[in-house]
Amino acid sequence: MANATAFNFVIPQFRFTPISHNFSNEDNSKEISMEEVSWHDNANDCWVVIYDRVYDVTNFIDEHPGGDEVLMEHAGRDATMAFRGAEHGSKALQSLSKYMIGELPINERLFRKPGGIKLSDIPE
Ligand code: HEM
Repeated sequence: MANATAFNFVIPQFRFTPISHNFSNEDNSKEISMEEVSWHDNANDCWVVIYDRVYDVTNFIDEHPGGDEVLMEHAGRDATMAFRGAEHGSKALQSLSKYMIGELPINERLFRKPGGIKLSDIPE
């Protein structure tokens, strides 16, 4: 019975290349899964995901002009729709970058895919 190695040797063009391993993060930031994000769900340790990027907003909760409650509602979760719904201005987008600690892995992203589908109004 031929195993995968023997098969590759006989027909090299059928060699299996895992597609997801060809991609790296756009800016070499740390890859953080939703599972990991979900552990940071309280006022002393609060991470949220916005447009596939992970933010540690622990030190921002008390400063947020929109209040601490709306942030805590999304602690450890995806806050993209709430963030978008609140119609934040450029100041909010600028402050986001201060808190970014990583990005979701490619297979967990909803908005940004390398060289692929992207909503036109996603902030860069
Ligand atoms: C890490 C994520 C967030 C950051 C950095 C952030 C930042 C800001 C900033 C700077 C403002 C002032 C207005 C502006 O410049 O746009 C603001 C206002 C506001 N934010 Fe956020 N925000 C975040 C997440 C959220 C979330 C998840 C919600 C949920 C609904 C929210 C709701 C609001 C609301 C309602 C206001 C308006 C407050 C007012 O004008 O009285 N924000 N936010």
